[in-house]
Amino acid sequence: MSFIAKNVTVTAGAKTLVRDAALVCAPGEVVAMIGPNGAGKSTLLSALARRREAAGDVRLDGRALGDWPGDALARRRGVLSQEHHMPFGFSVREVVEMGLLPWRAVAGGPARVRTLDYLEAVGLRRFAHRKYPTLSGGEKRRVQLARVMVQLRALEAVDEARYLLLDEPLASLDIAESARVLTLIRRLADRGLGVVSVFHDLNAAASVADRVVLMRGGEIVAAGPPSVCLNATELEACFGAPVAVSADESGRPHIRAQLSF
Ligand SMILES: Nc1ncnc2c1ncn2[C@@H]1O[C@H](COP(=O)(O)OP(=O)(O)OP(=O)(O)O)[C@@H](O)[C@H]1O
Repeated sequence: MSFIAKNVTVTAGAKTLVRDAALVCAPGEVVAMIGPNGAGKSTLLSALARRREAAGDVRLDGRALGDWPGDALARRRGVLSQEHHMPFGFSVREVVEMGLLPWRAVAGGPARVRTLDYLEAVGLRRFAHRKYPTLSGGEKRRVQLARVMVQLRALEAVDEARYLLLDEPLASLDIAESARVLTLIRRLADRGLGVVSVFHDLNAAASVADRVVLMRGGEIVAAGPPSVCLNATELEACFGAPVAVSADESGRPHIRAQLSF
């Protein structure tokens, strides 16, 4: 049981955006994708999500993504993209309940999902009746995370392995909400979900990831546990800028950019 990608290559015209990428995420694991702007992180994530045409082999629990029926795949794999256009004035609760759609044909499916618990998990229960377009950027992001979690029934025990693909889940979040979402990501993994997430904040990645994948120029240049991959030599080569790495109180790497005034 795992989410496995091999030989993933994404092109746009004559340009290769991602070359020959490979990645594995097992249930219970957080895999963080990091790298400089334009490295290909979002492109690879959207290829893993099957939202972008790509060459290669991507399998969820042994079955090629293309062979999964749509609703069954949606119940096993949720995707938080960077952009979520909601053209109509849905309420927050209605947006979260969109996560129930893949459960329509499942006996007892939607009725058993307590959507307000999911809004509680992202700290937005009090916003259930607000109109989604009136929310701030960070609030919208958390509502979308709640919707994707509902889609996977992420707060409930189910027999099948589920996987979350997140593109910058901390974008637009303040320090407290970032901490809430990071804690939530770790708890979901500890409950057995596999999580693959793009992070810009290297310390956030270091704090929550079991493994990190470093990308540069469309290629995976290093992969492994944070304590191995997040060292100054590797990061300076990847980002092309000086960094200082120390260990925090739990022994995880703590990364700072070196400023030159
Ligand atoms: N359709 C496209 N045509 C041409 N180039 C593209 C296309 N889509 C993406 N790119 C380029 O591919 C590269 C990788 O983009 P991607 O969004 O995957 O990077 P990223 O690592 O997620 O960056 P960021 O950290 O800035 O979000 C970028 O240089 C981008 O400009």
